[in-house]
Amino acid sequence: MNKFVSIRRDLHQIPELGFQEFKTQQYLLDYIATLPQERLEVRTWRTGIFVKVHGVRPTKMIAYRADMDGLPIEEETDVPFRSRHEGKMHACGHDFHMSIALGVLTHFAHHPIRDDLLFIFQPAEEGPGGALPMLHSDTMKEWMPDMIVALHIAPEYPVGTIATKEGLLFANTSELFIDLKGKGGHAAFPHLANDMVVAACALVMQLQSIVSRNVDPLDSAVITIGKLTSGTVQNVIAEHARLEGTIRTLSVASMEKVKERIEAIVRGIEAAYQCEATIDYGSMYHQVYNDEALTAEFMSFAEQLPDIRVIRCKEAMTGEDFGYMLAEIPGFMFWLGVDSPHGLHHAKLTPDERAIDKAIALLTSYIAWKGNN
Ligand SMILES: CC(=O)N[C@@H](CCC[C@H](N)C(=O)O)C(=O)O
Repeated sequence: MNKFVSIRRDLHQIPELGFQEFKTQQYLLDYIATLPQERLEVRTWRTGIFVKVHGVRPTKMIAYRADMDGLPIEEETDVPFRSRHEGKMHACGHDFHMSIALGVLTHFAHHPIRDDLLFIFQPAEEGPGGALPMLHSDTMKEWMPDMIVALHIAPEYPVGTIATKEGLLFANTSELFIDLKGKGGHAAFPHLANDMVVAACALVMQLQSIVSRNVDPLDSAVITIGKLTSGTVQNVIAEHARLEGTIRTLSVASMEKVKERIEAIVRGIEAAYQCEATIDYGSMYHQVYNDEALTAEFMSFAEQLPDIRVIRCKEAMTGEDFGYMLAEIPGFMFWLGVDSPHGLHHAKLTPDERAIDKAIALLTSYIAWKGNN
């Protein structure tokens, strides 16, 4: 079996949540230690890793970023290398992202080029966000790249296809946590309590009106409540409810407007259901905005490769803290086709591993060209 497919399978079995990627970090460090070390300089940052590959006569530094964390999802595939960590899964392809990064790093550890390269293995992309603090780390102050690239697997595209666009690619995001506190009681005496199951259900429904009634139909926004918890047992009125969700918008102005409307609706729920509410926005991610010139140049480069098909896609409401890096460093992100019947964040995601070699070959040839020109 191809070495980087085998690495992907190893990593797939040990998914860890944000800033807990201890085994993943050790696995990557152990592999990096097997490479020729003459030109490598390795530093750790929390559970992340920086690897600088010193160029022969550097004129600039090109960075490549791979995220490392898994999701709190119980895997439902029947692959022999499925997750060994109960309730956790690489359901967003970060196992692919890391093995591809190792493939490209391996090439350049053996084949030096003119420019410096920086490989960034970044923790906590799914939350609470590793890109921003890593960007502000002492190492990145010292090793500030001149350009940066990352990819994300795309289950909806066939293997051999990549998709991207100049400018806005991914949305602004904000997590959303709302706690409701009322008065619990006996199920038989609702008039003596303030039922937070009923309040939470009303709130979920009212939140839907923000996108349909308050956001310009020609703009785009998403409010998804992915988790709703409340109550203890079937015959007790719940005193507490918690909504956990995410907000996505294509502009910073829309994000502010959506948050204003959420706050107004929550105040209304407090009054109507006689409860107290708190709102916490958790982590927020900057939109992913691709540098126009570098993206167009990369697309033209990839179009000339015989086994790569390039699609100019639309922007997506996904979020990525790589957006913070792109806000300070010119570069781009692109989708890598992996042809899975089940999508990102699905317990049955099964990306086609043939995409790993395609991505390594594409990135290696692009970085070699860019790093010698
Ligand atoms: C590519 C992808 O799926 N990214 C995640 C990023 C999550 C950000 C944060 N935890 C949130 O939910 O807002 C996504 O869900 O888009």
